[in-house]
Amino acid sequence: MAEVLLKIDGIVKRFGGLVALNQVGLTINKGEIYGLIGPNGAGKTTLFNVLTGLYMPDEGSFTFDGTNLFRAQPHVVVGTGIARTFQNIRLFKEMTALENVMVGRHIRSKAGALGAVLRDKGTRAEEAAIRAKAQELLAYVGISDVADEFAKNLSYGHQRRLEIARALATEPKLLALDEPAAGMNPRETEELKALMEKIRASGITVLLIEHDVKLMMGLCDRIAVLDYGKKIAEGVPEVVRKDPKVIEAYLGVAHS
Ligand SMILES: Nc1ncnc2c1ncn2[C@@H]1O[C@H](COP(=O)(O)OP(=O)(O)OP(=O)(O)O)[C@@H](O)[C@H]1O
Repeated sequence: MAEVLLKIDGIVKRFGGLVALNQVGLTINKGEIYGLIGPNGAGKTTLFNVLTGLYMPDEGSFTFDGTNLFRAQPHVVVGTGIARTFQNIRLFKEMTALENVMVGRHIRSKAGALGAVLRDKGTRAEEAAIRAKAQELLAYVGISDVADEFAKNLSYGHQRRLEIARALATEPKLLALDEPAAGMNPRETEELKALMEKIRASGITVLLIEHDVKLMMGLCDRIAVLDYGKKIAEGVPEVVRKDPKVIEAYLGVAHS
């Protein structure tokens, strides 16, 4: 039996009169790559924002690894083990690649603000460990050669990898990636696919939003399809791709 990592039920998110998420429920099992697809405006990013504490859902339930995260704040969500990247890359542009990852790592460090000011022996040792771990993560995502470059000077593909390294620095159980292949060329997309498979093989569960349906079909263990805020299908890729409701949503047939 698959072990459930994340479970939401009956999630509703409204923006004024617009119901962006309408009674959405899904479960993500430990160790799977779970994809979220759907036409523009279907509610994918809104769901990500709910799952990472950026948006407070209006109704429903949300548990993660046995912890109730319904309406939890983002830092609580990260602390419980969910890390994410953003559709629009959000790096600290004036910091180096290495520093960006070190920031992500600080959430797991023990030395508090006082330690950082006093810079005592314990804090210095911890800083060195954080630096070493950050270097390791840059190597892991394949960009250690640009460790000392400012984030703003990195190529698009490298920036996306850096975001993933920074998210991994928080030691997540679930890594949520919002359109990581957007703007990538076919070679970069292939490399990204290999990276995601490597991440999953290391024991981290992956949740993915992507418009590249071909990539999703070849990568995901299971896929959920959102349309107008509702989950219209969920299952293994071969079944989802043949589902008439999914075909209709993608072909843009008028809704009754
Ligand atoms: N902060 C907000 N305020 C008001 N409406 C919002 C807000 N965020 C999202 N929406 C609306 O909620 C709906 C779902 O948007 P969302 O960005 O989640 O869709 P999406 O599936 O991620 O789309 P895309 O593929 O284009 O990124 C849209 O109608 C959008 O305009």
